[in-house]
Amino acid sequence: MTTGEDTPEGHRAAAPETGAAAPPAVSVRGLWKRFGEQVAVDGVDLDVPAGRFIGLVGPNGAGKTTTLAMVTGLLRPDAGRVLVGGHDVWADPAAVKARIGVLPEGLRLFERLSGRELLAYTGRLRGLPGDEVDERATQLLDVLGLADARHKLVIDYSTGMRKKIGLAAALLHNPQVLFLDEPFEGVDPVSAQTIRGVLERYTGSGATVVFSSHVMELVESLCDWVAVMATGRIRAHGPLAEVRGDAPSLQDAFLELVGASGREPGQSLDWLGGGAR
Ligand SMILES: Nc1ncnc2c1ncn2[C@@H]1O[C@H](COP(=O)(O)OP(=O)(O)OP(=O)(O)O)[C@@H](O)[C@H]1O
Repeated sequence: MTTGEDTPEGHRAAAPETGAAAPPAVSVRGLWKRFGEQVAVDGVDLDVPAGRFIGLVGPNGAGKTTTLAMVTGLLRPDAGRVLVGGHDVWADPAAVKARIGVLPEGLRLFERLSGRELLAYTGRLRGLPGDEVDERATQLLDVLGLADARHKLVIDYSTGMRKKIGLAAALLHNPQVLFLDEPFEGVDPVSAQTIRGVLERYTGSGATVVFSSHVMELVESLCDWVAVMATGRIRAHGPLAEVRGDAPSLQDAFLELVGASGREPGQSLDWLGGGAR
């Protein structure tokens, strides 16, 4: 329930999904964003339960990135509010930023630092003592398979290595909630398994991971709670099994929810048959 002292008046609590009386990790109300004529996020209300692996899924252009950017304080909403751990993202940004880690889409890193230097810099920005930063950075580089590349400049990192060093930077201060936009994009299966292990350990400690993805199999195997977004709105949310319902897979349930079930190209690509030439 969300009637703690930080909770604004009228901020209704969601029914706890776990049956436990824990406040949501993230609470979103009436979130709205428009770019010119395009309404990207059209009134999102969502309570994200704490200690879960949350998947935010939706087709291209659904509004996932815009929502995550507003929830993490990177983009100012036109309307609505977001609370993280009971703190308002826009009224109390320092309190929120101390509690979250973010791996945004199109992550920009300090390219001319080595991986090790990047973590040292991030740790000091986060106010961690130097020896603590050193210890955590060494462990993260090791676990994420970047130890041998620690002195290489980030500009020379591959896509997957960039994701991993970005993840290490986001985890360094041990946040309560971690937001990841497409964390597995460009990551090889071995690295994906490593990242997965790190994230499972992290949620096992009671922390919350919110990540966006198009890859339903991944969401299905990793997440225990999902929110499905389409055309700027949340179409369904809740424990994975509930959202999947009677559908054979999350992919089927997703196609049904976003109204794309059974969509075929029909006659429109009848010229496309290079193999039959
Ligand atoms: N800076 C911007 N300027 C104009 N339109 C934008 C901007 N950012 C997003 N949009 C539009 O808002 C809508 C939602 O985009 P968003 O990137 O949030 O979707 P998404 O669900 O993350 O998509 P994808 O899965 O393809 O990354 C799209 O129609 C997009 O074109």
